[in-house]
Amino acid sequence: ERKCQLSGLWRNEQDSLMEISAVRDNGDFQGKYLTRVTLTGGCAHTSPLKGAQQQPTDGVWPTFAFTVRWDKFSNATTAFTGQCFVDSGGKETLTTMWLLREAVGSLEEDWKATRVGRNVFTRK
Ligand SMILES: CC(=O)N1C(=O)N[C@@H]2[C@H](CCCCC(=O)O)SC[C@@H]21
Repeated sequence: ERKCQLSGLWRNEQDSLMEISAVRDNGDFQGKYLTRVTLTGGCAHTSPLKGAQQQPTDGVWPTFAFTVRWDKFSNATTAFTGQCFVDSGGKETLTTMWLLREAVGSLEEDWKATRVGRNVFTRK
């Protein structure tokens, strides 16, 4: 099978789950992100995600990006970008960095509206 096609179920260090549907021929995909982490201590929800990945060619591991719209939590949005790597044993790892943009009430608060972080996903 083609390694590093993003479709399937992934888990990250926070034990959150990401389910990605079939990746189309042009690399587009969509899916759901079930986070276990809430900033407000509320319950976890599933949020929609959409993205695109480069098609894997021999020896070049594909890069990708996707956005998660945290619509059940707040008006925040996260943009993830990363690459898929396969180790010698065939284990796939997605290493990502993300920008989380919270909706703030005024331009004066814009300076504090974006967080950045890293997230690593492996097959669930
Ligand atoms: C209040 C709010 O918007 N959110 C909240 O309380 N939890 C989600 C996200 C948590 C994702 C980071 C951890 C993971 O990978 O699951 S940050 C934005 C959204």
